[in-house]
Amino acid sequence: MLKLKNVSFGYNDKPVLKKINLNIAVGDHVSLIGESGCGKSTLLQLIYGLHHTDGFVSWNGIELGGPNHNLVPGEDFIKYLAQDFDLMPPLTVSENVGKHLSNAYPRKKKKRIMELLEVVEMTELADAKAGDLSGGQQQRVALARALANTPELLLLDEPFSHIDHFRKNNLRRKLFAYLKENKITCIIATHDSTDALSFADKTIVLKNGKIYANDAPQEIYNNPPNKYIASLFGDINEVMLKSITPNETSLKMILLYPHEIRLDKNSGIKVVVLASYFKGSNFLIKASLKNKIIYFENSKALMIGESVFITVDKNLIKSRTRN
Ligand SMILES: Nc1ncnc2c1ncn2[C@@H]1O[C@H](COP(=O)(O)OP(=O)(O)OP(=O)(O)O)[C@@H](O)[C@H]1O
Repeated sequence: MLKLKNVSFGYNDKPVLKKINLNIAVGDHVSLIGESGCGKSTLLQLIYGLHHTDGFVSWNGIELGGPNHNLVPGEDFIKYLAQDFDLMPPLTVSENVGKHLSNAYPRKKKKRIMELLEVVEMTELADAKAGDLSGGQQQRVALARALANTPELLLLDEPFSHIDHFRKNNLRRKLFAYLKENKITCIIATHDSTDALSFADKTIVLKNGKIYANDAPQEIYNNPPNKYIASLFGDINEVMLKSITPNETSLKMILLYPHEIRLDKNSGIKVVVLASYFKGSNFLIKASLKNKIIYFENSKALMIGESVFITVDKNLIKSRTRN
């Protein structure tokens, strides 16, 4: 288990992480999300051992000392993949991936390199020079290199940021399946809601250097405790309950994702269309609800200025307004 107790850290007295307490079970995949600058990268770096803290960090009972205790930061059983890939440009893809692998058994080493290149779909470029690769290809090589010695704990900082959508989806499925098979615990700092929701056992939300939420992704997405958290997953509406519920008088606010609002000509809740944005599978409609902007999804574009009626499922309203 990864344990953090009272972990605080700041750059030049500017506090970034504030009394973080955290347990992560072996084999779990955790997505770390939060607005830019909230401390995600700093937290990964601190776990890896690049920053000193007066708090306590341990992995499976072994205390991780940090730079005041280790001359060379990091432990063999942890790998940290930073946002810059740190490859050796004159070396080939294979040489980069195998850089930290033992040379004692060359055939075994070659087999391992090819296995890793298969995971990141880079087999065809095994002999290309790293310096000649695109950003996305370099990122995939760096991922393979991070996996080479089968770390127990893998810390990934925005690992797919340079990779195109088509490849990213395939790569994510392959990578996270590989990590599960090999019981590799993984923390991934990300801005991508697919990483945060689809491939994580737990999602941790950071805000101003503190843990703001820590739960199963479905729980956090379906019952977002506040607008900050909900907005990390995409567009979100915060509307007054009475403005979307007939006969309701409460001034309570409710958070609604655009796909949770639909047209219903009998609802009595009128909105005026301001814009329609094509999103591929449907349209995002921007509309005015009692002079407040509201976003909802619809299968077709709607005309600007058109009046339409919207509704929200009663059970959803009940569950969102439980507290
Ligand atoms: N080396 C540094 N020296 C001084 N301040 C730093 C340093 N690195 C980061 N910071 C500051 O610490 C805060 C947290 O930065 P960090 O990179 O951890 O955030 P983040 O959540 O990973 O951001 P992003 O999502 O943009 O990558 C920011 O205010 C940043 O400006």
